[in-house]
Amino acid sequence: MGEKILEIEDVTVSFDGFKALKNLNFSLDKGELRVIIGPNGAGKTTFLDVITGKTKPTQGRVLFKGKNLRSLKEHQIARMGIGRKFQTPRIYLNLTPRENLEITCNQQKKLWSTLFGKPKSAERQTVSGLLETIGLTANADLPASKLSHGEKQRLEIGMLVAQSPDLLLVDEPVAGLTDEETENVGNLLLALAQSHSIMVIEHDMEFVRQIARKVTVLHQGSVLCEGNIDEVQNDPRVIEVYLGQEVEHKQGAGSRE
Ligand SMILES: Nc1ncnc2c1ncn2[C@@H]1O[C@H](COP(=O)(O)OP(=O)(O)OP(=O)(O)O)[C@@H](O)[C@H]1O
Repeated sequence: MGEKILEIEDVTVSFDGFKALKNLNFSLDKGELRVIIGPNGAGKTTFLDVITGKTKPTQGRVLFKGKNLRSLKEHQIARMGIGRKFQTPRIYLNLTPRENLEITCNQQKKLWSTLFGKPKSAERQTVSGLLETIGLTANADLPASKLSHGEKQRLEIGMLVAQSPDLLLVDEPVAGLTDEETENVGNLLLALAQSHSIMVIEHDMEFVRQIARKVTVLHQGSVLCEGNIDEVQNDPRVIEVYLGQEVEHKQGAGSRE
């Protein structure tokens, strides 16, 4: 068993009595890339919210690098090394990818110099290295508004990495992307997984197959099962949960997407 970077112990989150997470137990090894799947309303977003501190557990503990996050505010948790990428890109469209990355790196540098004095690091090198990692060197000086949806997603992943988090939380990174862009984002996450711990929430099963080593299936706020993609896709409980959802769709019952 590897060293744990994240441990969720018996976490319940109640919203006015409704349990969005129910006695959830989960752990992530340092350096692991894990994909979380589950039908609509399974609790995936709430799960990320309790890790970032946006939502506090009603019961249970969230440990990051062995430290209980209960008393910490969202920005303190971010500073401990948890970075989150939301579904919609949050980049400055009037700036270029290079400028977007420079801003993020500068913010980091400022924080660093406040704590430890003037930095000597060659920041430009960091920015150009990041541009290369996310495959945007050729478009580095175009306004970000001109980038494709997939390039914007990759830029935002680059901005997340620029904050040097130990754990990256990535929410549906390929929603609405072309097949080619989906593969690019997948390759980027696989490359980043060599030096980061990463959790990805995703619906696109082809993409899950591309990147996932281990998959966790959430259902009604708890872990339904875990395993490699084939184990999970062939698990009768998973099939039942997803088929049930298909039937609901056909009958016109509520999906939030
Ligand atoms: N602030 C809130 N107040 C009340 N109920 C909430 C709140 N946030 C989430 N819920 C409910 O908790 C359940 C889990 O929601 P959550 O958004 O975590 O699911 P999800 O798996 O991310 O769903 P989706 O795939 O549709 O985004 C849902 O039934 C949702 O309606």
